Amino acid sequence: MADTTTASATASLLADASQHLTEAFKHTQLSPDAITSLQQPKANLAVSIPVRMDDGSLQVFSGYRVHYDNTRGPYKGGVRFHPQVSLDEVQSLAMWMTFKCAVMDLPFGGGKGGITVDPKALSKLELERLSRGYIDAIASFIGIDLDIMAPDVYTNAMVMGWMMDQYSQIKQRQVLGVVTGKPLSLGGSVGRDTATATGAFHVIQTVLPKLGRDPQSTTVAVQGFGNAGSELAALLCRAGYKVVAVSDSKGGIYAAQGLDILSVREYKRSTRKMQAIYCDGSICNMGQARKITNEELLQLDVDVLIPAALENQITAQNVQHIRAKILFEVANGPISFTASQTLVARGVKIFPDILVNAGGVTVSYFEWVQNRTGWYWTIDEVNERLRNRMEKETEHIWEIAQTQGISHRTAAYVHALRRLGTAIDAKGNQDYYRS
Ligand SMILES: NC(=O)C1=CN([C@@H]2O[C@H](COP(=O)(O)OP(=O)(O)OC[C@H]3O[C@@H](n4cnc5c(N)ncnc54)[C@H](O)[C@@H]3O)[C@@H](O)[C@H]2O)C=CC1
Ligand SMILES: O=C(O)CCC(=O)C(=O)O
Repeated sequence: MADTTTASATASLLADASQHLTEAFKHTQLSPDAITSLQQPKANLAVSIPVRMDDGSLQVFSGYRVHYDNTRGPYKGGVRFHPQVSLDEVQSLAMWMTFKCAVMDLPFGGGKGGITVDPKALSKLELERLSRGYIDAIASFIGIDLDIMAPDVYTNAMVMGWMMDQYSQIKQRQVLGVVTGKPLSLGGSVGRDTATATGAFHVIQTVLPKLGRDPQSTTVAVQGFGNAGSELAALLCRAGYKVVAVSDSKGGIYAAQGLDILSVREYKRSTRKMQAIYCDGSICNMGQARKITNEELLQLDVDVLIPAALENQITAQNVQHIRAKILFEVANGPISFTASQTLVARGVKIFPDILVNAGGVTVSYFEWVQNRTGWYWTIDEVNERLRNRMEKETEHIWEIAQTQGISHRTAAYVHALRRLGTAIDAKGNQDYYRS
């Protein structure tokens, strides 16, 4: 199939993403009905959110919440604030959530939300009004047993706190578990802020020894220096890997001898305005190392490449320039279907998003459990449970790939499909096979 994706735009991200599903299905014994039913979301909600701006004017923003599948439990997934958010993007992200939760054996289905907005252009008060307005608009579509939200690109614990509070005001009672990734003071879980990176770190530590690699002799480039990418770069640096390049939306830096990630993080933090939640400065202005573009970062001759920003960064347009031999997808959907097939055919090992970044939703699950029971865990309990789950599912997927002779991505989908397919079959004819 032709790859119509580019780094900035795509014909249909969902159509591209569902090709992985079709590919994996060939390696399962599931009924075609299960696959047919999993190829589109169950429901899409598109809303308009009017927001009173600080200058008195009124602006209306477009927002979405998608329910992809809830066979295994309530819909679960983050909310993204980004200028490129579209219904198609949110649908794809909701699809990946469905398979991610099944990979991790969490009692959740998949959902996702987003608002088309440049949050960096808004004041903190405007951002709060937008976040609360979004909840007003989608309140009947979410709930502690129905659809649970969390942070994603350009949203954070503060935004989650506002959203939980707004929902609770509507319901006239405190409903902590409708949102995860909240501030600790509002029922958040310790370890959720670092969970995505920590989970990815466990996957990396589990598979690299199997591929004959040790930290000291492994060079790494990380695209995206946000919640997931910056924390992971720091963990890798601390473990002895040579992180030679990192980037954010404005560009990156490269140093052959390795970067001091802690001072890069400190620089990024120091450029944050008082009160603001988004950084104004870019690490590419840091002056510690050579400036590079995001495109150059992806093409570096490194052992390990970690896309940790947005989807469709590696496509038919640039796949021939990718030189890394091992990729860990921390971002959701950073590699198009065709580019992924091309890389695998070249012997490149790709560890997929639905496993690698699943630490975030796993600790979100822990947070939801803690909110429901009112029994809060220590950081050691959270981290130990996260490590056990990440290592266990990584080993499963590695084993499926080895025994079936398939890529690690296909193995991850096969693993998820077995759990989803069993659940779909167990439901009988009620939902899926009504003619
Ligand atoms: N935060 C979480 O818990 C989880 C996040 N993810 C995924 O990880 C990825 C990153 O998310 P977060 O770190 O949470 O977001 P974030 O908002 O904390 O950071 C995003 C980072 O990406 C950079 N960026 C934006 N556009 C870029 C571009 N075109 N090129 C290079 N860098 C760019 C930004 O400058 C920022 O450093 C996303 O794909 C998200 O869906 C996946 C699972 C959980
Ligand atoms: O923590 C969660 O519930 C979901 C995080 C998320 O949006 C993702 O894994 O892509």
